[in-house]
Amino acid sequence: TTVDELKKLIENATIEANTYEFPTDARKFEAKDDKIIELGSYDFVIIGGGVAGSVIASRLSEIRRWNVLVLEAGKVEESEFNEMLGYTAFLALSDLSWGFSSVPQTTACLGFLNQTCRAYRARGMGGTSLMNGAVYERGMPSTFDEWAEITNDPSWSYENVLPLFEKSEDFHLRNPNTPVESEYHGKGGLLNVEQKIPEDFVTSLFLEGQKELGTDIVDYNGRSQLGASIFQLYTKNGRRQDVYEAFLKPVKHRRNLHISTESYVTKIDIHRLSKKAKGVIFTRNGKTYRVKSTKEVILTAGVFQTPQLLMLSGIGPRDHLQEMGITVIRDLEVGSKLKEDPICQALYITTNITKITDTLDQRLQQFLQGEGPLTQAYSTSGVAFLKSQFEEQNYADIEFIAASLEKSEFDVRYAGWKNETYQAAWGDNTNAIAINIHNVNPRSSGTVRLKNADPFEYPLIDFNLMSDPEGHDMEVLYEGINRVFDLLKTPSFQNINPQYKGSPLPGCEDYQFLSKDYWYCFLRQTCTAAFHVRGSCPMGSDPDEGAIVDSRLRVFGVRRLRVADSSVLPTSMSGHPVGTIIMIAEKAAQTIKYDYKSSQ
Ligand SMILES: Cc1cc2nc3c(=O)[nH]c(=O)nc-3n(C[C@H](O)[C@H](O)[C@H](O)COP(=O)(O)OP(=O)(O)OC[C@H]3O[C@@H](n4cnc5c(N)ncnc54)[C@H](O)[C@@H]3O)c2cc1C
Repeated sequence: TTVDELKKLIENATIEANTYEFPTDARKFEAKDDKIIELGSYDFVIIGGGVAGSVIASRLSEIRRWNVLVLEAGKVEESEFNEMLGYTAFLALSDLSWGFSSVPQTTACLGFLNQTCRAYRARGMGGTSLMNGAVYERGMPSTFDEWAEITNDPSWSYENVLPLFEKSEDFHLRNPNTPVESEYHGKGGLLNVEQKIPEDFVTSLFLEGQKELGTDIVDYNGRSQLGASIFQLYTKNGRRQDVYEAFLKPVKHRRNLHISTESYVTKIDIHRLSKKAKGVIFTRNGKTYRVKSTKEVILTAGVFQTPQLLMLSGIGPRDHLQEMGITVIRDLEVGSKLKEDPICQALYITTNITKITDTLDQRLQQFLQGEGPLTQAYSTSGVAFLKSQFEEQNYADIEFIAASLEKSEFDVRYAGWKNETYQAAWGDNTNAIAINIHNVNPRSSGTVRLKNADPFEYPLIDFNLMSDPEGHDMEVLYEGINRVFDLLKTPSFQNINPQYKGSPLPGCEDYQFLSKDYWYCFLRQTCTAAFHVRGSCPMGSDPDEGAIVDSRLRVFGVRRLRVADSSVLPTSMSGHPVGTIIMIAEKAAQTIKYDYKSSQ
């Protein structure tokens, strides 16, 4: 590829992003008549070819006598534009995007249009890894020990899941300054993991400042996540390598694997009396099909559409299903414990750094060498996982992400800001360092519910961020703000004369500027969803306590149906979920092989 060809791709994507209208439903998948075409049967039918679905399909199709069908609503996406992480945000405003948003919120996202938080998810083989930041992170080892306790199943302990993390990974140390605990990393797996090079000024500054505050510089995927680091990314030579490309594309020609794209599943067919999943109904190109599963249906449609499909198929909270006119097959608290992290990305710090102005041609040349700013998303690669004073165990609950930013119209569109809030947050600045504050272990939770029984309507997503009655999540975020100001006082940061020059935000004028009450108001206006949503169908040992799947990822009370995506995370994992979702998918495949006595 040449620089000019890449420039053309950028030009087209910019036009699309600036004119893109978010869909509000999935009606484009609707069939033109009521006829159902019978398609025969497969051993396994996987719903959704996203992060988890791609991994599971890859592993199950290793068994040659098993036929595996993947049904994915999107397409196979192979544009080189998608590989430039520097343009990640543009992908959310393209046809890759489902375009979800939350229902109007009262406790967060107040500075965003209609008081809603964006809830981006991608469609296409590879799922949301097609449009995400490609950060590879596993959380704290003790998280998995807690999962082993919650599920009463020691196979989830860190000691037991570490080999599965390692199995997927092919780790490459590109930045020799970063500490790496190699005994925690895999070599030769399907997912390339590396760091962006070269290290940029803001990242180095951030790490120096953290050191001056006494923070350890660590391998956050090693013994302990706590400390400051450079992001590990699942890119390959600086290019996005989505999970389909890593796990499924190399084996897509297997004769026992069938990938059906543009196939939108509307229902899981479950026998009412035996409560056995028999197959699924889906639409494709205006027609409706039924396909049977002789072994299992595996649901990996993501954190919003997995619970939506369960509820449409009669598995969900009894009252809600009855209200929607859906026959109840199994009363379970599907969608009742949705977890999302609040992130505040509006603390813009002015400095005396002269902006480095590489031309687009130079940046593209660097990209073609596998280096430079276009090989990372959101201009960020410095990160710190920290413990607030409110964290009683040994988990990180604050994550800082350092970014070098410019004020832009595009940001307003991408995040859905109210223009006046965005302008006030920037004050008179146009360039800044932002230290994003991310509460990675929140107590608040929300819900996913159906709007009605129509499968072509979008689900209702209510994040309910920062709403816990004790106010814990707000206190953690407020501590985050204070700790940013501590960072600005370090000698390294003092060298660049950092100053906060934001103006009072609309809606917060009644509070004394920069007082605790003001910052509380600021947080409610500017915190939004971090896109690390999980837990809408949590794993556990007791359905009466809200668990939807058991430790083998089988839906309670329904046979031959598993859920194995971001929906099943039973707790926060203090960070970025893809690494863990891949591990869960590896474990699901391993469990299924074991259950059908076909391990290899
Ligand atoms: C902008 C953004 C940045 C992010 N950055 C990071 C990051 O840097 N690191 C990280 O770890 N995480 C990140 N995440 C989160 C991460 O990408 C998701 O948590 C992860 O992709 C979820 O995986 P999944 O398998 O559960 O679902 P998905 O990957 O979303 O896959 C679900 C698939 O199911 C398909 N599907 C849905 N409904 C149907 C249906 N009815 N019929 C057929 N197919 C269907 C979808 O089209 C999709 O392909 C980010 C997310 C976003 C939005």
